[in-house]
Amino acid sequence: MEEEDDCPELVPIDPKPPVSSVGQIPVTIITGYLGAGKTTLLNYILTEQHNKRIAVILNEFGEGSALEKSLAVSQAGELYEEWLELRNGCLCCSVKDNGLKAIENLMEKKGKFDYILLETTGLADPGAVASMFWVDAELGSDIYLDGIVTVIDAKYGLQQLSEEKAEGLLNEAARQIALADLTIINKTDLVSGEDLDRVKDTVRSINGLVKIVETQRSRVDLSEVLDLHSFDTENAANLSEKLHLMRSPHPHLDKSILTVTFEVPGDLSEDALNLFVQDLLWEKLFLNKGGQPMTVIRLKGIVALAGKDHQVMLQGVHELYELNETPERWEENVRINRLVFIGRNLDKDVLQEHFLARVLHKLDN
Ligand SMILES: Nc1nc2c(ncn2[C@@H]2O[C@H](COP(=O)(O)OP(=O)(O)OP(=O)(O)O)[C@@H](O)[C@H]2O)c(=O)[nH]1
Ligand SMILES: [Zn+2]
Repeated sequence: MEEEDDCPELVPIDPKPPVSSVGQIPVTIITGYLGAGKTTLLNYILTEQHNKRIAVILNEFGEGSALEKSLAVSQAGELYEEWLELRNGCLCCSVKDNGLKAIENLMEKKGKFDYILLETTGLADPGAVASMFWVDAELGSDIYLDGIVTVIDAKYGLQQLSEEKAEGLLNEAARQIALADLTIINKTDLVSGEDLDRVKDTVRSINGLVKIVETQRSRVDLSEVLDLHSFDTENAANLSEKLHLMRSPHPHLDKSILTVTFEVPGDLSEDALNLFVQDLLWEKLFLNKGGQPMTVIRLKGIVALAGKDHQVMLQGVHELYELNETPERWEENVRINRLVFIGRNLDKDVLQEHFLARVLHKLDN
């Protein structure tokens, strides 16, 4: 297909991949479907460890990078960040240049790191990201791929895995598991033992080799995640399996999923916000202009609640959502609500209208 011409070509890996990685910097790719707990894992790693200089690279889906960034990055730990902008929202078609550039920029600015963590978007194909570290020989001398870690939502994982895709589209969630060296089944607090077993069986059926750990709030023993050396020569079987998977047909992002963001200055009424979110996530009351109900898979926001000095973070994954006060204070007179919605049938104008009409705190009494 024509449009695929620009995508990075996979080249056969050198028969002798780097044996040991002395002096090289490991990269761990952290992937997983929307809202599974990737950023929670990153933040956990950054706060947990103290003897590595870790660089974090995030990539972004859709618009709203400034907001996502502020949502995603923790204050704690020694943290450097670089931002990957995606062209056309298709990771495989843009990650190579941008990804390499992001890493080069990071190194230029900050010198060497001990470790790089790369969080992909929830809809990414980690194979395309991984291949970035193999196609560029020059970079290959500095950096090596240590492993692919896939975070799975214990509550919504099965649903995500069984979602039917339009022809030609692969189920991203399944692909992320197929490519994983380690899967972290997260949010075990939200499911029964039986449900958890079902998730594990499904993961096993997709990837018979993968290691599985179970977590809450992505709290995992760091030795399980870092320095896996999944692609060293000793792990030849693993490597050939991966290469096989990465050669399978070029996947594209699910184009029906899109991102809507907007900013609204002013204070929000907490009760009205709760009702708005519930009507959106639970009741699915909001229709797009074609009359289809908007389905939000992922919701993020920083909001200003009336009477609160601190910024409040709004997080939603499917029907679950939470509002948490952050340590960040609003500056005087710049209380601006920023929201990100990722889902199907979304219409920005309609969403924004509902939001403005219902949630903004009225000063009229
Ligand atoms: N109940 C519960 N909630 C969790 C757990 N881990 C993370 N969450 C919540 O799930 C939501 C999404 O977590 P993130 O870490 O932002 O997920 P993500 O995979 O980075 O999301 P995207 O980057 O948008 O794909 C947040 O509201 C978290 O607080 C858990 O173990 N249990
Ligand atoms: Zn994230």
